Amino acid sequence: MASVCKTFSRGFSSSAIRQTTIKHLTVIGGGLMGSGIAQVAASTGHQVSMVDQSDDILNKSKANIGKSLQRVVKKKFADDPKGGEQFLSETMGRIETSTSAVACMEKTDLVIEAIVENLEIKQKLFSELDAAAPKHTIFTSNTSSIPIGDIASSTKRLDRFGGLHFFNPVPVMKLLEVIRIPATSDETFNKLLAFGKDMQKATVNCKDTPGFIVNRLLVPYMIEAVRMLERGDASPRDIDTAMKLGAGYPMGPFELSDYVGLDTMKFILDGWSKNYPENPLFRPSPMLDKLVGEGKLGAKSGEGFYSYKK
Ligand SMILES: CCCCCCCCCCCCC[C@H](O)CC(=O)SCCNC(=O)CCNC(=O)[C@H](O)C(C)(C)COP(=O)(O)OP(=O)(O)OC[C@H]1O[C@@H](n2cnc3c(N)ncnc32)[C@H](O)[C@@H]1OP(=O)(O)O
Ligand SMILES: NC(=O)c1ccc[n+]([C@@H]2O[C@H](COP(=O)([O-])OP(=O)(O)OC[C@H]3O[C@@H](n4cnc5c(N)ncnc54)[C@H](O)[C@@H]3O)[C@@H](O)[C@H]2O)c1
Repeated sequence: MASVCKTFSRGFSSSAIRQTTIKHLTVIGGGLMGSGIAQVAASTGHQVSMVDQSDDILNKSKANIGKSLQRVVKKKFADDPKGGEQFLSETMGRIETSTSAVACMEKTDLVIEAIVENLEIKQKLFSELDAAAPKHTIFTSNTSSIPIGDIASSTKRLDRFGGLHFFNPVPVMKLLEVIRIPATSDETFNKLLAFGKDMQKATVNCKDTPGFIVNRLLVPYMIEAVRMLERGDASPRDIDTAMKLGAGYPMGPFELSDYVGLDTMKFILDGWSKNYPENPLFRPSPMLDKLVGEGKLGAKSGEGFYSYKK
């Protein structure tokens, strides 16, 4: 049974808001990214409320976190099994789950949203949270491709809104992109940079520009890969091998697409196709649409460009 977040009242005078550091965060969406963000936050000493739509999903999220932590323990506590056990139990003990984001708001210093890549759904969520969250609570989105300003527009706390774009898998990828909208206050921005360091990430920052830094460069590359496939220029395997051995990438574009999730890839491409109709690069991909339409979402569904069935 997911614990409904226990709330406690905590009056804040305006000066107190400036002193709050980020101790308790609520991660909304316990999927690929949200579970990874929750894991890293808990393992770096933060209290975490992880929210999703059902107890069943949350139980799977926690199981995935447990599996990932086992890999971390195997590496970091190879010579100290007791220390590894303590790290594992303390980290898991810092994560509570809930199916109600609103119920977690009272004790939340920072919200990180990692739900489905859909503007309207993100806006609806943040609008509901805005009414419930304390004045000091900072809102952020982990969106890959949607302008932070568009998401923030459904709230009245633009000065306390930003983007925290983590990379998959969150426990391994060192980068965190910290994005500010024009209204983001210096105080908020500095708190997000400090939080990124607390999360043991290397932070870069940029304006609220499409794709921020990495995805602005990654999206065209990945799209060109699927166009090559659609033209029959080469196979997914050869394209992946070429980019790993020829460009030194750890994964080729199709392995990476399956790893990211083809549903998310489609959300991103459909969004940019709608926002930038004049750019032929972003026209929809029949091959991607077909795979997603058949429920082949990549590693998370057992099949995408490749099959992952044991
Ligand atoms: C083509 C379709 C059309 C396109 C249309 C739209 C385009 C949109 C494109 C944009 C998508 C954006 C998505 C998002 O916004 C941005 C991103 O996140 S992009 C993804 C960034 N990440 C990567 O590029 C990952 C690249 N891959 C790797 O780094 C590695 O392959 C790997 C995932 C780390 C796995 O490493 P391997 O060596 O292959 O395998 P191992 O299993 O041995 O792992 C190595 C090492 O890491 C530890 N580890 C791996 N996974 C985890 C985990 N989940 N938790 C904890 N630890 C993990 C593992 O223990 C190993 O440790 P070691 O023992 O080696 O020290
Ligand atoms: N997959 C990646 O590699 C990656 C990397 C960086 C950023 N992102 C971004 O992170 C976000 C999440 O992506 P993901 O890959 O983790 O997706 P995912 O499908 O794995 O997880 C999304 C989760 O959100 C939950 N959810 C959806 N609507 C909800 C709601 N209203 N309230 C609570 N929970 C809700 C779903 O049940 C699901 O568990 C997206 O915005 C995506 O663009 C993804």
